[in-house]
Amino acid sequence: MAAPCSAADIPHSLQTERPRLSASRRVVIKIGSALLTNDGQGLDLLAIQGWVDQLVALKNQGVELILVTSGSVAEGMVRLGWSERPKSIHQLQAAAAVGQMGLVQAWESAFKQHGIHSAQILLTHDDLSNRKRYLNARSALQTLLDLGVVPIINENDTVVTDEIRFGDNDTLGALVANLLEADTLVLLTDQPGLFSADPRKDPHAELIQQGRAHDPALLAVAGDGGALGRGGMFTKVRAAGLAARSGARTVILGGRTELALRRLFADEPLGTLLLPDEEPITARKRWLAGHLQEKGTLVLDAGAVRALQKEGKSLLPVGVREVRGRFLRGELVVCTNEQGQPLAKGLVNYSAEEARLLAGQSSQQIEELLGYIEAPELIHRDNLVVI
Ligand SMILES: Nc1ncnc2c1ncn2[C@@H]1O[C@H](COP(=O)(O)OP(=O)(O)O)[C@@H](O)[C@H]1O
Ligand SMILES: N[C@@H](CCC(=O)OP(=O)(O)O)C(=O)O
Repeated sequence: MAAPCSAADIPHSLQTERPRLSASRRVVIKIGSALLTNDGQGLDLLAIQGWVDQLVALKNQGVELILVTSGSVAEGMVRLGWSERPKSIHQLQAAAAVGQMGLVQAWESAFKQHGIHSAQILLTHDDLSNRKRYLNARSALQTLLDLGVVPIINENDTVVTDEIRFGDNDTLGALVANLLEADTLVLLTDQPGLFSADPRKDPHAELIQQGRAHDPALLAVAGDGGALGRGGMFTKVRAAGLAARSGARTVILGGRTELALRRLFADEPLGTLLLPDEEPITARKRWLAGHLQEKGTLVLDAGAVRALQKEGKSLLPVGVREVRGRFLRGELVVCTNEQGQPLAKGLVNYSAEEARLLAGQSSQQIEELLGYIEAPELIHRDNLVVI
């Protein structure tokens, strides 16, 4: 392990200039098992209602919220009367299936107190690594947000096998922040933040208030977790690095601190804030352009070029002159002008074969031409970056 770092090792500018979290518009909040189940004693319904009350206050200020909740295994263990986290995957799956029932019920009734709908989404790794399913997950979550529903996400523990597990919900939270291009990821845990050493083992450990998400020194001081969850601080710092790829900042925050969420988003410097190295917009563009291979090219007419470059619009089939290459729905394509100059990249809503049929046609004709309609755009502007 590297030398422990203290708050004093963090550059001064990073300690003083804390960006305003009150400017957040889309936030992913992940809550860990120990916190949710009161260290394994069963779901802490009072605490859950307290977080939901704070979240609803944020939502009422116009912030879009996505919740990632752990605790299915921990709650399943309580319901089944098991005192130790099982090792066998089948027992873990069984505990998760039992516990998930209580978990969603608890969240749903807490949001209902405020007349707000919530929705359960169980994701596997494949849902986020397979391009087509990635787009589907993104569209479904976006639709829920547009409807004012709060998505409640967990890993689909009962169907995943060891090799394909996210492994911990910190990673899942970061991938969801990437998927939805959230501006802030909050990892709510049982400690007030990241310390210079594990405070359970070192009483002199100091809270690190701010740092860079990719700083290896921070990863070196982050240790394992407790008996209930999986990740510990290591996966939280690693998750901050993943979230930073699409420009999100991460806060590791103590869920037992009074009104922690409310105070954090009122710009009180609570917890540990981990910042991306780049401006969010640059990071987001690099992420979209860099994490996928281009599978084809769409050649656009002058009207479509203007719509994308000047007006920030989606790409409609009517503006496409030619479709090159072979691609499936959800893959990355490059858009060029008629001179072959690349202008934008994006995730396409239709396969190459379908796009060839749609090129030059109005969106009203999609259903007639294909026999179904996925979306009126070939590339939605949320899935497009102008280069
Ligand atoms: N440097 C550190 N700073 C704070 N906590 C740490 C550190 N290293 C290890 N930990 C441990 O990580 C635990 C939180 O991780 P974990 O149990 O996985 O929580 P969660 O269920 O919220 O994901 C803390 O209780 C603490 O003992
Ligand atoms: N999907 C698992 C997540 C386990 C997990 O990552 O726990 P934690 O480290 O407490 O966030 C569950 O619900 O138990």
